Amino acid sequence: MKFSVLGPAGTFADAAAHQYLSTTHQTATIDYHATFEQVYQAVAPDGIGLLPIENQLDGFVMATLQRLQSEAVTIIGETTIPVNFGLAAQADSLSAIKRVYVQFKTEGQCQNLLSSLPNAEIITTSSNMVSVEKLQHGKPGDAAIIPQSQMALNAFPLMRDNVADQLDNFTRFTIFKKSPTTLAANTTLEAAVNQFKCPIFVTPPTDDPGTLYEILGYPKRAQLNLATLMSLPTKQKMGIYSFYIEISGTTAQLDDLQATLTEMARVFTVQPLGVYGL
Ligand SMILES: O=C(O)C(=O)C[C@]1(C(=O)O)C=C[C@@H](O)C=C1
Repeated sequence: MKFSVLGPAGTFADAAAHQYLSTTHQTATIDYHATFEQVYQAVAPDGIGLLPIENQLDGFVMATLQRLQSEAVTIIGETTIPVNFGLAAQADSLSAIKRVYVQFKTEGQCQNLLSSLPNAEIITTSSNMVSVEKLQHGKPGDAAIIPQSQMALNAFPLMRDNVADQLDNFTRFTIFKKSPTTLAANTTLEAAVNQFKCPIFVTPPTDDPGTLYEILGYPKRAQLNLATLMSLPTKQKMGIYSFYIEISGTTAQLDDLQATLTEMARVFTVQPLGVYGL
């Protein structure tokens, strides 16, 4: 099986993919791609892909949510890993740094450090390992924010550990297949699983007062837990939003989940994204 992830080897996505394979006792050939878009495009009909969905410090990854919203995918699992960064530079001091390479989601996790580099131009990269490569092939005055695990493997005049805004920092990744799912497919789970998660998009037909309140009433009445709520523009009209919702519960509640989604689908457009064990 081919497992498409953000590369090159050594990204947090790579670490997350290995963690997912080991906890689910699977093997796969990791297939690295340079951007989220290329990762998504590369997922083979019989393969799987992995994209980051949220970070503890910088919040949801909109590019991933937009992908899930616009394409027919089935989410089959999730995995969360600790994330930390170091600063490496071809410079003797912070004030001598002229350019700093930083992955776009990493930037929001290292705000304190970046604001202490007023003379540095921030150059955004597509992956943390690309930041490492840019520095390795860089020139005096260059710096990069790189995975903390890369600090021991690189030697530059200036090395500063643990530069994320806080040490306690995690990123959650979603694992998906590139095929649609249906509401009816939502109740089959392996027997060993106790807890499930069910991500869906819900789009109300109009923007009436209390629409969101009404949507949230469905899982509440069924005693299903609402784990995540994000609103995304439908892009069709200003003011009309789609809601990305993750419902969680115990496997004993799968029938209630099914009934709830069916009821919701009578009133709203419900796009199911699968049900997976936790
Ligand atoms: O560049 C990487 O190492 C990635 O795996 C991407 C990514 C992300 O975009 O969220 C993953 C985890 C960190 O939050 C920062 C970057």
